Amino acid sequence: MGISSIIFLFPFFVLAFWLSKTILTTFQSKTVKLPPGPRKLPLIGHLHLLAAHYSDPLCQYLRDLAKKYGPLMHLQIGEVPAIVVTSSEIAKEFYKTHESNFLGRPSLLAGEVLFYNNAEIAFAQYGDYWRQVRKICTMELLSMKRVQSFQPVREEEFLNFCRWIASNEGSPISLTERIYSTANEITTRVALGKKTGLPAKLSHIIEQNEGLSLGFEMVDFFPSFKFLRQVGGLKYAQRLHRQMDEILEEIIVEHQANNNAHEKTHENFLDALLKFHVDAGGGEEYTPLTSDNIKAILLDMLVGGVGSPVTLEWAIAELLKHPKLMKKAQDEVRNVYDKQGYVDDSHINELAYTKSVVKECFRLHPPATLLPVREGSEACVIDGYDIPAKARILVNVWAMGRDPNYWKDPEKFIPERFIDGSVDFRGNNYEYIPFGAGKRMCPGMVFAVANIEFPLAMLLYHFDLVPANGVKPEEMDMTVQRPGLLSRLAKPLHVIPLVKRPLPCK
Ligand code: HEM
Repeated sequence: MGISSIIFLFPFFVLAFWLSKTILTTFQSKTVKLPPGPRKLPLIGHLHLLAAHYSDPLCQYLRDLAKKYGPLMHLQIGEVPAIVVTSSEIAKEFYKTHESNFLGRPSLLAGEVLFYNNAEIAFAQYGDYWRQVRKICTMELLSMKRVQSFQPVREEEFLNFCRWIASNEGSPISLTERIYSTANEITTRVALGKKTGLPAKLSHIIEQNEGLSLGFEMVDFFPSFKFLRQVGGLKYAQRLHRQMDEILEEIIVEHQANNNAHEKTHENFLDALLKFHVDAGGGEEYTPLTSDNIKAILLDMLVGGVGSPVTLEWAIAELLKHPKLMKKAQDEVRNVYDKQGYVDDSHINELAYTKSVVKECFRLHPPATLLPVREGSEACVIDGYDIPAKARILVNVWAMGRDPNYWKDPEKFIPERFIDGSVDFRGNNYEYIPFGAGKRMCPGMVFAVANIEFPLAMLLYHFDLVPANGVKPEEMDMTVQRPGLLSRLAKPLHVIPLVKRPLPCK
């Protein structure tokens, strides 16, 4: 068949496909009671609504829709049914009551092409592979003991960060770039045992794949239109994958060559993972991991590390905006650490107010505003509505964090609301789940929180900070950056630092 006949016949294929779908959907909707949602268009469903609001934060648009259609809402995104959850009660149904049905992730272009055919833990389909790598991750990579063993790395890197701030005393500086580069140094050191160089390039590539990871590729909405893979982001995703793969391959080869060259203060993620490599026999309890499996898990760790600086930046911005709260937190940290003259891990648990500041940031500014998508394996009924099999479940954690049904003065920054410790982000209070909940909840939570609380305490202890460029606290710009995987401050954070407690010499 010539190309001209294909072009001529193409509209008929589309029409035939659409008619068959419409007839099927009409037939199904007689028997299936889907949750409410806005009026949809033929073929594309609600895709036009999402496209029209692409430049707004999606979580805000979906919150507005939920006010009209309810906390359990159905959207048809191309061929894919999506369920948007905006209440604690309904979230509990998905994460607890029906958990075994919603442990899957959809197979997206990003997971297949970028992340080694869904070998990343976050993209892995629910099953034996996921169970094994999740166990390796929680027992071997991110256990409490392992996270504590990284404390010297954290101390060294954040001390360097504070030294740089002190060297700029009295001058306006932008904290943003340093916050991110320090977090990047820490993650790459604990993951790869490497200080700089290649990992920086890698983190740049990781940033570029944000859009793809969200599942906003056309082929993810029209999986049966295989040709969309070619016209959509496939080539781009393949190019990113090649670049990442070359870098990771180089890191692993170099690591294996140098592994015994010097004494180590801590075992890094790559050391721990290579014990499960096929060449090393895989360990007694586990099926051996291939090089691609190891690269994918490393990527999980490197991508996950980006969440902490996002929250640290929000915490500093909120405290600059609220000088009285900044003073309260500084008083607390200085009271606790004045005896020894420097901040370390030993008294972090005494910083109840500073910890509440971090919790309040997770409520108002959760890094992942719409929790990574889960997929149901079978159709089921929730709150009297039919949830189709393979529906993609989106939980609007940002909207629940600002819902007046759960929070007094929800738009205000009030860390005191967390001081009695009755509400926590450990996955039991479903209106407040910045790390998700249940069996697929974030395994990096302890590591992530340590990388926020510790540097925040150091900043509060050593410095007084005020907004730079004559900006008054109440004028602080809290605009959120363009749509992306994470919800970041749009503008760099400019401050003037004053040293209040000298930095330790060690
Ligand atoms: C502030 C920082 C972080 C936040 C807010 C965050 C949040 C999340 C959320 C919401 C999920 C999905 C949970 C679900 O589906 O219920 C998740 C999954 C995951 N996170 Fe994090 N995360 C952070 C840091 C990290 C770090 C530092 C790492 C690793 C070093 C990490 C590794 C992972 C992995 C591997 C998964 C996939 C778990 C699975 O599917 O079984 N995260 N994270």
